[in-house]
Amino acid sequence: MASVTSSRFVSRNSWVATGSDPKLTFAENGMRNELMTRSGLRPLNKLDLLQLRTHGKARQLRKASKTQTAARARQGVIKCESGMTVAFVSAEVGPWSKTGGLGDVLGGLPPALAANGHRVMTVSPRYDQYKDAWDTNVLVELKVGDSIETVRFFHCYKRGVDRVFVDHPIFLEKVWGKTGTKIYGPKTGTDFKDNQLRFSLLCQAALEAPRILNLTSNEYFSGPYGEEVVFVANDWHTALLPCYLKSMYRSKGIYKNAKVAFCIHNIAYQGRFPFSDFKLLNLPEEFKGSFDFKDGYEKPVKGRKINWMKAGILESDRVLTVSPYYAQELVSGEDKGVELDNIIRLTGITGILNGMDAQEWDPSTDKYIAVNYDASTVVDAKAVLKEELQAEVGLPIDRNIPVIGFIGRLEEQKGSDILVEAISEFIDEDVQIIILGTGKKPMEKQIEELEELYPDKARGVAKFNRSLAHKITAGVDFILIPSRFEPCGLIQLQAMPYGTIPIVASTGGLFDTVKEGFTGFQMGAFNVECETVDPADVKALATNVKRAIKTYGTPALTEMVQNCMAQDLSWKGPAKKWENVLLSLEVSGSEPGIEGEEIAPLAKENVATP
Ligand SMILES: Nc1ncnc2c1ncn2[C@@H]1O[C@H](COP(=O)(O)OP(=O)(O)O[C@H]2O[C@H](CO)[C@@H](O)[C@H](O)[C@H]2O)[C@@H](O)[C@H]1O
Ligand SMILES: OC[C@H]1O[C@H](O[C@H]2[C@H](O)[C@@H](O)[C@@H](O[C@H]3[C@H](O)[C@@H](O)[C@@H](O)O[C@@H]3CO)O[C@@H]2CO)[C@H](O)[C@@H](O)[C@@H]1O
Repeated sequence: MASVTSSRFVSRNSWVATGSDPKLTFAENGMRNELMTRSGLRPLNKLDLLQLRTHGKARQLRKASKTQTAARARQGVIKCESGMTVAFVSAEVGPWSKTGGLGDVLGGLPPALAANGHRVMTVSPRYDQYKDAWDTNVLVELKVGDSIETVRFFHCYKRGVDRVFVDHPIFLEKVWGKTGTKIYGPKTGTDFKDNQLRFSLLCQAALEAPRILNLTSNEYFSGPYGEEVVFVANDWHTALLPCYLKSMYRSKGIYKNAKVAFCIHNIAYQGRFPFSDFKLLNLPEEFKGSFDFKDGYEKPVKGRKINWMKAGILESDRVLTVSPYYAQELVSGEDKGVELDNIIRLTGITGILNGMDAQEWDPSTDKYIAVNYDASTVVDAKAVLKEELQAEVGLPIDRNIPVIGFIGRLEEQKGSDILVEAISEFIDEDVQIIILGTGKKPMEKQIEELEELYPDKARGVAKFNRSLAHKITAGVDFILIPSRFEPCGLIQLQAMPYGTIPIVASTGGLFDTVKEGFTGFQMGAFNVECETVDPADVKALATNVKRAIKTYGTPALTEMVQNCMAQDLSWKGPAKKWENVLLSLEVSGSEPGIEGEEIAPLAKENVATP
């Protein structure tokens, strides 16, 4: 039977202690009982005990007081005595929903934190009838705009992470069956009119989830997450979360110690709306100042506006972004900080480079490519994969011609328009180019026309096609990323393990991750002005493409291929940095995770098995 609650904690599990073994310490007995309860009363065997002792878990548990254990037992909460409790909130979570890199990050970072011994959930909309997520039968009523809406939670447990999906027609009715393309609006560049209500609902539901969902899927933690939570809000869609946390919960003594980290994946999208819309958000007047924003633009209305991202930045406890260089760019001035530079200078910002999904993007196991390879077989394998790719897109088959790829959302950010203008300046070289992307219709048209203009040299595919993205990444020699700005960029991270050399604009994470002459080519920074194509950028692009092509077949390129493939670009390193930042928020009960095998072998296993 479903339970409806607006603020009340609901737990249906009663926790029953099992018998104790006099040969074990109190802490070991506690752990034994917890494990038995969670594992369906499986008694601990010698191996389990040895693991507890040798890996220091028992030592940690000894620290736990009898009172704490008894209190948790009464609440039905079982929690390991280490790690943090983290809730990521986002409009996209891959692979369930993704329009680009935001979905990827929400897919990859949470499992990596879980593998370090933290209890981690993600909360995102249920845009579709995901076949692997089940109805929890837990309902809440939330005030959204003028009406009271009933929201349901769906859940699955994957790769050590509780994936929570917020179910409401406001998401499902619009996007159902077309998850990838209609998350924010009916088409690229057009937003759904009720996006503010949609994301207000998401933020409120996300604040309920840790308190009311009685999740028991994790071997090491079970019961509700409770209130000692670190929330990680992502981009403007989740900017109301810190505001609601303060106005609806902390004011009532709930989430007193919870903290919010706000991560900027792209400052270009801020959620600017008419000032009068503030009333839709159901926030007290005192928050108005944090939203208040004036710009010189007429969209969506002339003059004074509310700016969701501004409020997210100001009302959160910590602001992060996805690369150190982008963090610098954001405070460098109005153009790169997109008029929030002054606000970010006030709060400060930390840049942590993204990782990438090292299982999906691994040439030795990639299921989308015909030949798997590693650093010792890269040369032969890439020649075969290049021919397959040429055949698939209809270019002349020639394993000896250098091939350049481009993958990305077709928006001014990514510079596909600069690339299209530059092609004529380098296409007379011995080279082919393949472009894959979706986005703005005129830009899609631009890339599709390339086949007519350069039938033996260029192809543009206007599709969102995961399989082709993998085939391009593996089959081309160079991947071109001519972004006007790029907070981190995942394309170059995905390409390098395939021995595919990035040619990048020197911005954001592209500057941080591609080392000139060692792992790729830097083209210099491009003009961030999106209205026009700067002829200087067209020239720089063509010059650098020619420079890269000249290395084709030389030992210098062979060395770069090896340098690229030797790097660890997985989420492991970034997750450690995230862990340190989130720990510094000092939510009570937060402790470092345990590196190694100790705390979450199951999470690790799951990280390794998508
Ligand atoms: N047509 C297509 N077919 C198949 N797959 C496609 C595709 N077009 C794009 N993709 C995939 O979508 C992702 C795009 O990654 P980016 O880093 O370019 O993200 P994006 O700019 O969307 O995100 C923002 O957030 C991320 C995450 O923080 C930042 O890295 C980035 O700089 C910032 O702009 C990649 O996984 C790519 O393979
Ligand atoms: O993962 C890819 C990106 O997804 C998010 O960006 C979306 C953005 O947050 C939405 O608001 C919307 O942006 C549109 C914008 O609102 C509108 O005014 C107009 O400028 O067109 C924009 C594009 O349609 O869609 C974006 C995705 O296309 C996320 O915020 C980004 O960090 C990610 O890069």
